[in-house]
Amino acid sequence: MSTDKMSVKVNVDLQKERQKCNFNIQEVTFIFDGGKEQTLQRKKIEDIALNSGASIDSIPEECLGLKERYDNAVRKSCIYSRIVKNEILEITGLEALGNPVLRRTADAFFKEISPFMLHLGMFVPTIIGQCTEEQQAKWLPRALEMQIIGAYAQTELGHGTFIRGLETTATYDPETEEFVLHSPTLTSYKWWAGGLGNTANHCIVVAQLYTKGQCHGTHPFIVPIRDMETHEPFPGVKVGDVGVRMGFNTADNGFLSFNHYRIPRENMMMKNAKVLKDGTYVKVARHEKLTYGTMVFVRVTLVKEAAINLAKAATIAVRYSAVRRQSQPKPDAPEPQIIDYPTQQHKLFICIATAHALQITGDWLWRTFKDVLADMRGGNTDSLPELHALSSCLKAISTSDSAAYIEQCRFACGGHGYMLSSNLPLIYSFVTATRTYEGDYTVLLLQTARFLVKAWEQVEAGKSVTPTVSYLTLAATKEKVLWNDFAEGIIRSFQAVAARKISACAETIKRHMKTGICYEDAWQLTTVRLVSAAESHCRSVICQTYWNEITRLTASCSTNVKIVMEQLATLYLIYWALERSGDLLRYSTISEKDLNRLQERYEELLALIRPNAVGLVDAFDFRDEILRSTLGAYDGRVYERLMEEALKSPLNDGPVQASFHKYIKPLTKGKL
Ligand SMILES: CCCCC/C=C\C/C=C\C/C=C\C/C=C\C/C=C/C=C/C(=O)SCCNC(=O)CCNC(=O)[C@H](O)C(C)(C)COP(=O)(O)OP(=O)(O)OC[C@H]1O[C@@H](n2cnc3c(N)ncnc32)[C@H](O)[C@@H]1OP(=O)(O)O
Ligand SMILES: Cc1cc2nc3c(=O)[nH]c(=O)nc-3n(C[C@H](O)[C@H](O)[C@H](O)COP(=O)(O)OP(=O)(O)OC[C@H]3O[C@@H](n4cnc5c(N)ncnc54)[C@H](O)[C@@H]3O)c2cc1C
Repeated sequence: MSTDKMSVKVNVDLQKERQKCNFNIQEVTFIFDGGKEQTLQRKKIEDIALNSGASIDSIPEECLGLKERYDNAVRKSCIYSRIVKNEILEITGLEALGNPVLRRTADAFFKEISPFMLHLGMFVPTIIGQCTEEQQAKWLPRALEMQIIGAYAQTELGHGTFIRGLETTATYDPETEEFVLHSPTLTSYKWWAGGLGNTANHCIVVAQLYTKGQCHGTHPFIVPIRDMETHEPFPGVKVGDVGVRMGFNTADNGFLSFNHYRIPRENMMMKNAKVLKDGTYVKVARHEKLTYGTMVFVRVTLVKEAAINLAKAATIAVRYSAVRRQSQPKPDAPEPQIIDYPTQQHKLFICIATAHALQITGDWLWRTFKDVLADMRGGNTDSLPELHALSSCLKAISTSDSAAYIEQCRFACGGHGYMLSSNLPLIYSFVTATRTYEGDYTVLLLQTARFLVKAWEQVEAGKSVTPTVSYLTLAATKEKVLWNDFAEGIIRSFQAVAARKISACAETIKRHMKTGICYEDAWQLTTVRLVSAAESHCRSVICQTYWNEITRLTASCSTNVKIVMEQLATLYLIYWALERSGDLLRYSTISEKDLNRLQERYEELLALIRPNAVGLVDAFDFRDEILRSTLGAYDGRVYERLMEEALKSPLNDGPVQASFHKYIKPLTKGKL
């Protein structure tokens, strides 16, 4: 098709899909956004940020060289941050830091990531969470006004997971009332911090605190690293970019080292611990791990981040699957839309359901986080271990599932999904990093497992446990949970599986210890099972939260919305029952006949959801500027957009590239 004859109309198949949709799309948008108010606020923010056209690139970001891409990202970050500072924060307040609307809107500006992301994502939250009121009064307005730009440098070349093993030192000098920051080894170089390489002029540095000759463990410090006029690194500071990455190439991830570099005593973030002028160390916090607070905050926000990114990928893949026609299963019949293949529905509908499950669970986790924060402000840290256990496993599972399903969406789009212009590879490269950063998948599940084993021991000792593990009490009675395939029955069976796995882990640890080995070794020998137990626990939490919340949220919705939301949630439960049929056969009374029935119901659900599939992704309500996909735009002009984007490639700037004259011609003429 010639490009000048391209139609601008909405693709006919997509039009028909939209006519088939039998529910009120807006009601589902409200559910996904967390309420009508939130939808209206999001739309207002998107209008403010996007209607000026400031986010538009003349050349696709991916076609630029590394330096130009960074330069362009900085340019747009300045525009976007001005909008955030002057207009968006006015509407949302600081609540926006835990609300995906800022990131969702940022996607229109950055196909990769803003080098300012960690400024708002971690630098500002750490000031809020780790500074005294006096310190906040000094740093927060400057950070929010973008007078200073910050990064969060915790991870080092040698250690990311094991925070207690960090090597950077901050040694207090009472003579000058300063901390001396030092990087004693190559492995102590800070590594990975987003925004650090070239952009930030300040940085939160996590270092081992020494005073009066004693080490008090890791603490955060605010460190000016570059001159505010010239942007030159200060003497004693070595800073740079860590090199090209799988994604995140505009995020400016950096390294940093110190050579006996001095900062004022007041730059220690002193909400949880202080060093007095004479060097006396004073612990303020009631809980040992409150200095890890920013990580808990980000883990909580990442659950909804996972949901939004998966919803984006699902929107692209479902719309494309409605437009794309392929093969001829019946002779003489037209080629079907690929979305009519049940295997395609199997790939995609779980992605839609998972986006809802994670969004709803993320909302619930955010509310739980705020409750725990309120308790802690009143001096009560009792709920922190449960929050840590919950945020750890939900971060691990949501990021891991979301990355896997985004990749599935890419597979579902065949060859065109491999094009960067589909945006699927970029969404994937962003999301797959979330499985690692802010706590690796396995490491975080083991943190949850630690909590679960302790909870099990409490139950065995006849003590009460916190709400998310109360199902263990029933399991301790050894009563077998009888399988039934109502939603509540499936959820109870998942809980029984988790409980049986947790109790088996506790028994295994004891059994190993009976051979004479210590607890730590016995724990290590059980870790494969512990990860699996924590995963089962987390799935039961997601399933229960999704089901309970969707029932509550749709109570006042129109009938067809109720029906389609229930179909999706049921699909989610049955999908995981089938995926984990081995566990169910092992730990519940489910039979082969029950599993066959479940499989049939699953396939019936795919067919029931099919006519509403495009409506369901339309309800995620992504503007084309945010989707940035040739395959997923609202109008379904897939082939036209693929061609238009291809023509923007610098490799199409002329019919003959210079390399022909430099290399190919001499080769073909035998002159090379
Ligand atoms: C203008 C443009 C802007 C555009 C952008 C717009 C908007 C931006 C807004 C939002 C952005 C959103 C997201 C982006 C954010 C970030 C993006 C990317 C960057 C990523 C950054 C990072 O990765 S920072 C580094 C993170 N590092 C980690 O996560 C390290 C992981 N390791 C650990 O957490 C711990 O070391 C550990 C948990 C593995 C073990 O710790 P350790 O001290 O060794 O403890 P123990 O295992 O011995 O346990 C002791 C007890 O402590 C309990 N515990 C451990 N951690 C915690 C905790 N956090 N809270 C509470 N309790 C904890 C543990 O359970 C033990 O308890 P018991 O003894 O009772 O069993
Ligand atoms: C894109 C990106 C952005 C980042 N941004 C920042 C940032 O802004 N600031 C910052 O400070 N950091 C940042 N990080 C670093 C990130 O937090 C760490 O990479 C992450 O915490 C994992 O730590 P690690 O790299 O040391 O992995 P490792 O801990 O070395 O993990 C390697 C492997 O060992 C396993 N493993 C490790 N410990 C255990 C254990 N105890 N038990 C069982 N298995 C174990 C892990 O499961 C994993 O498979 C970023 C990382 C990435 C990829």
